[in-house]
Amino acid sequence: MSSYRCDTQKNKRCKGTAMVERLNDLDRDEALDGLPDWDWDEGRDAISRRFVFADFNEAFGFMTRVALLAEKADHHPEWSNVWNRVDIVLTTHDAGGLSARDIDLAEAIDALVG
Ligand SMILES: C[C@H](O)[C@H](O)[C@H]1CNC2=NC(N)=NC(=O)C2=N1
Repeated sequence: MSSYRCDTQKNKRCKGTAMVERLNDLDRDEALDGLPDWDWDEGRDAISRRFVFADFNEAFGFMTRVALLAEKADHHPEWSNVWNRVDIVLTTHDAGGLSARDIDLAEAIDALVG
């Protein structure tokens, strides 16, 4: 698909086609200061966080809310669930590392758990 007119994500035809760049070291460190519950994996240039809930019902409810956020943002987590535990990894495949989209999604996920 040609993307020559796709200079804004506000244009529905262009959803997901806007440029996304990997954060440089300085911007990444600054962003991670605001996400104290997330760990940075240098090898993958990804961030991760483990969430533990009372039971599977709580964990899956959380995953449902994250899925809706992710789909709206067209930015999706790598994750796994074992009963009451949800492990989330965020990185931007299109950029080959951490981008502002990961930071935005991490902040939105943090806001869900309060
Ligand atoms: C076409 C679509 O917009 C892209 O493949 C999106 C979908 N969700 C994504 N999610 C993540 N984590 N990284 C991406 O690069 C990405 N790209």
